[in-house]
Amino acid sequence: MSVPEPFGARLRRAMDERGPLCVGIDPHASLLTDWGLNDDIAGLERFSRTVVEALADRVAVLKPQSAFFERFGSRGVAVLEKSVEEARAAGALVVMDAKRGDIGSTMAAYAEAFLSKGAPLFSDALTVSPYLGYGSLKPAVDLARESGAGLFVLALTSNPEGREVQHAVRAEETGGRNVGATVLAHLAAENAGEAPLGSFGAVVGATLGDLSSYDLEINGPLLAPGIGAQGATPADLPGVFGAAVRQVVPNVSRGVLRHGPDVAALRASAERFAAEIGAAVTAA
Ligand SMILES: O=c1ccn([C@@H]2O[C@H](COP(=O)(O)O)[C@@H](O)[C@H]2O)c(=O)[nH]1
Repeated sequence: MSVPEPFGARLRRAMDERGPLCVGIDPHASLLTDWGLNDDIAGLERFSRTVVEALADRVAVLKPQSAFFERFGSRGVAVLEKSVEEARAAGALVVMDAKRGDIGSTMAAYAEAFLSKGAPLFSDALTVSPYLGYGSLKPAVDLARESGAGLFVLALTSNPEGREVQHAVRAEETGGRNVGATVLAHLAAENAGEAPLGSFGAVVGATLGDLSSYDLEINGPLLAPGIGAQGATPADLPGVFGAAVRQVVPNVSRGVLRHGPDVAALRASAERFAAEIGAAVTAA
């Protein structure tokens, strides 16, 4: 059996060829309305198909937000499956934003659902939560390695509420390293020795300001949500990520999606963000 090419290598190539932008597929009810669609399964399907048609052949990564599909039950999940399949077929890498996390034995089942080759929702990478302990993610790490997939682990999230958990310092931790920094250290260990890029990334918000007190050099990708609707801009990236900016996969969801349903307008918006990101990274 041939060994699948690891996610990190596939992502590096996609970023080099297409630029690092990741666009979200987030079918908010309000966006469906703005697009002149009903907040129902037909609206969901049309929305998702339009985003895939507009962008899957040109951006490196599409990131469906599972919650917006799950709210329609099994029919919504069927739309999600189709979107993932079509986006991958058109050449985009798909990061499933489902933020799964549980005890190890249950985590194994989540991993099978999203990271097992041939699973209906198989995705190139999955967002996961380490807040049941980083070690609880081991089944997902193992399966991702086996199937050439990746993970993005929540380290320092873009929302202000994240601080109370992610900035906490364990009593037994020497040197005052906080929880977010500990997650980053686990990921650096996971990616050690991998080239050109490890497959185990961190989620680090673009909204967080100067992160120079963190070691962001994890030899893996840094998925950076928060640009657009949450207030961060592409120009903020070098100040937030410093030397690690070339490993950043900046995510924009509503900032692009609000330009739909016109395919050309969606593409133009993504191109503007991509150009601004490219300029910011080049100047860094
Ligand atoms: O820290 C995090 C982790 C994930 N997200 C997700 O990213 C998108 C952001 O959407 P915008 O419309 O660009 O604000 C969304 O799916 C979040 O669930 C995040 O924002 N922050």
